[in-house]
Amino acid sequence: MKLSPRLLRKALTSPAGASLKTRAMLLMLSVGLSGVGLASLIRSHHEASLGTDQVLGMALQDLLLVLAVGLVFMLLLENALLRPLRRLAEQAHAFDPTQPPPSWLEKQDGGPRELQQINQAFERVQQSMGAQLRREQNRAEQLRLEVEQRSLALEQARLALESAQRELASLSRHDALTGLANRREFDDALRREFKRAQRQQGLLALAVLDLDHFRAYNEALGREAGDAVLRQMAQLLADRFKRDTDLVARLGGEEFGVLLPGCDRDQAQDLLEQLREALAALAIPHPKGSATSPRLTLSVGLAVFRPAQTYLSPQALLQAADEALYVAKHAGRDRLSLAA
Ligand SMILES: Nc1nc2c(ncn2[C@@H]2O[C@H](COP(=O)(O)OP(=O)(O)OP(=O)(O)O)[C@@H](O)[C@H]2O)c(=O)[nH]1
Repeated sequence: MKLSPRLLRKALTSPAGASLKTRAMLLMLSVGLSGVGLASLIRSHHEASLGTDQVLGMALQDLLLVLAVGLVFMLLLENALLRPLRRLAEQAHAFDPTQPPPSWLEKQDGGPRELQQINQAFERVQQSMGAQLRREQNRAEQLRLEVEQRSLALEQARLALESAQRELASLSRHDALTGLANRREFDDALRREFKRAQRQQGLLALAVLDLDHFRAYNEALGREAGDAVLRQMAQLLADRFKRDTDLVARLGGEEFGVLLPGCDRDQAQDLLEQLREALAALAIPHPKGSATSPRLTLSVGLAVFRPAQTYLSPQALLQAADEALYVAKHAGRDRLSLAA
């Protein structure tokens, strides 16, 4: 019976994964075998007269008895402890604090005190973890809403910024009073179109328009009336020069510029004369206008870049139109003058 100490050691130090049942069986087996061995030894010492066969027979009886007792013990152990423990282990494995306590936990009232204690511990853990989890869930929901609100505010700020940038870009290229392109936009377009006309040996008409005696108009009727006239003039221009490539700008004060790519001298002259007529048709009274024309009038200087008459630079073309305007003013105003 040298096996029993080894079995006993194995039962006590069996691998961590071994079940309680295995451990109990190994323990019982080793204790039983040790008992049987010890009983046989004592018997053979005390009853030296007994033969080996008798000792072995008695040992076999002891062994059968130990096995029978062990079996009954195992059955009792299985029912009273191992099965509930197994169930407990399974449920502990599947334990979820967010869910209501499993029904078997509630049914442990009549069970052993230890299981009831485990049951109560489970309930406490479940309650405290459940409460904590709910707090965390609420907090997470609050954070989610906060993030949503901030994202919304951010998006609104982004849209406002974009709109402000658009407005700024527009303001930087448009005249605030009339909504027409401003001097900067006009200069850029002039450079661009001049190069194109040069490259393609094309046409580019440039006109500078100036309201006559506008200072006097302002002085007589006030600056607001002057502003209204400037807006009227801008509208007339915008209505008349509508092609995609046309550009109408307010160059400053009561001076406007018109850029007509692809337009020859006669076409440009016709269009500008029509414009002067349209202004005349509005018959805007000018209390201090010329004696012959008591209405608001317009002088125009026109220069046209064309293969037969090229200019060296955009500035040269603009200067030619300016000079033509000067000539128109000095010739008595209310007229169009062509650059030489
Ligand atoms: N109402 C108004 N007046 C402006 C604005 N900008 C410039 N002016 C006025 O336009 C007038 C331009 O006067 P001048 O340059 O002497 O020209 P003018 O009186 O029209 O004389 P001619 O061009 O020679 O016919 C000035 O009195 C400026 O104050 C504006 O935005 N609104």
